[in-house]
Amino acid sequence: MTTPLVLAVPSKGRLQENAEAFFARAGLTLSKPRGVRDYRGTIAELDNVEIAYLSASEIASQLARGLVHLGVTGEDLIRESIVDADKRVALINGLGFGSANVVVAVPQSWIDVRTMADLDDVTTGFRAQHNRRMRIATKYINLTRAFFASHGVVDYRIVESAGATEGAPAVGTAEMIVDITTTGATLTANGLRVLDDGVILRSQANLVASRDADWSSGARETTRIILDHIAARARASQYREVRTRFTGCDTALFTEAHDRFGVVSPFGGPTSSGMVTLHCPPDRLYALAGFLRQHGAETVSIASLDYVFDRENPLFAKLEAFLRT
Ligand SMILES: Nc1ncnc2c1ncn2[C@@H]1O[C@H](COP(=O)(O)OP(=O)(O)OP(=O)(O)O)[C@@H](O)[C@H]1O
Ligand SMILES: O=P(O)(O)OC[C@H]1O[C@H](OP(=O)(O)OP(=O)(O)O)[C@H](O)[C@@H]1O
Ligand SMILES: [Mg+2]
Repeated sequence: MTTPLVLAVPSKGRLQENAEAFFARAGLTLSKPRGVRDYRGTIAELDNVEIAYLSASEIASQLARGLVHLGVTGEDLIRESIVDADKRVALINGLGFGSANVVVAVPQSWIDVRTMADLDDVTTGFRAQHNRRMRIATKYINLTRAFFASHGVVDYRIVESAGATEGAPAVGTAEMIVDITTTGATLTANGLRVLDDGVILRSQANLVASRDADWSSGARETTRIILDHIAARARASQYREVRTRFTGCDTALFTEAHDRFGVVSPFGGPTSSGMVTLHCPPDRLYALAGFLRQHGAETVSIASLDYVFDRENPLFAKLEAFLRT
């Protein structure tokens, strides 16, 4: 038997359920044959895949070291924990969940500090006045350094924080913070405010591939199949299927529908009897149905799509291009 493809999936927290649901929608069922406490699993529909259940941060480090082929984790963890991330891993696809921003936040009472430029003045003044540098509490050390350097801010010191980072200014272990936020509730509750240009990274969960994993032909083929499922599902969810038949349905009308409603026609133009199948973005459906009826359609039916398999697989193409370079 060839060595399996290893796919790392978050073992807990907010990313876990979302990841499972994401693969299920793509027609891939993650299962733990030896029970929920097991940290190894399989994909019911595919042979030769091993699921490794790990913490989101461990997934980033295993991807960097080539210990897993693919992983689901936050872009924040990838960018923070992997030096030269774009060389070591490829972000194949944003998954539409786990969205959060890594931000610079200061006490709300600092009314004059709105931007990184303001912060630059304040940090310099602080150092002159107190004879020490301003402290930033964070676990995003590398992201913080790079971002502050890009804004020319140098008079600060990082205090590494493992948890409850937002509490640091109130308890006096730091003057400000860099942390991840979604709703902003935790920042507000701790009397903090994000700088106007203080968003370091807009993160979401990604499907990530490792360069240094053992990319045997078997592992590639299994990945192609997984990415084919995901791409087909993604394509399907961007459109609804619209079907109608009417004699006035000609090429000119087609072009107009395409231009006005973002419609695509995967199976070509109308048949000789005017039968047509279109794919239309969900938010343009009603307008398109109106347009078609105006031009003579008696009936327009609209249905959801589960999968749309195209010959091209943009996700697998991305992986192949990455592994070639
Ligand atoms: N509001 C949020 N706060 C923190 N992380 C979030 C949020 N929303 C999405 N995420 C994403 O989830 C990832 C992991 O967060 P999660 O809290 O689930 O695990 P963890 O922080 O690694 O584990 P633990 O919190 O138990 O230490 C983050 O790095 C980020 O990519
Ligand atoms: O902007 P908000 O919606 O308020 O969310 C942000 C908070 O959520 C996360 O904490 P988490 O719940 O993961 O606990 P942790 O600090 O133990 O990781 C994160 O570390 C922030 O503290
Ligand atoms: Mg957390």
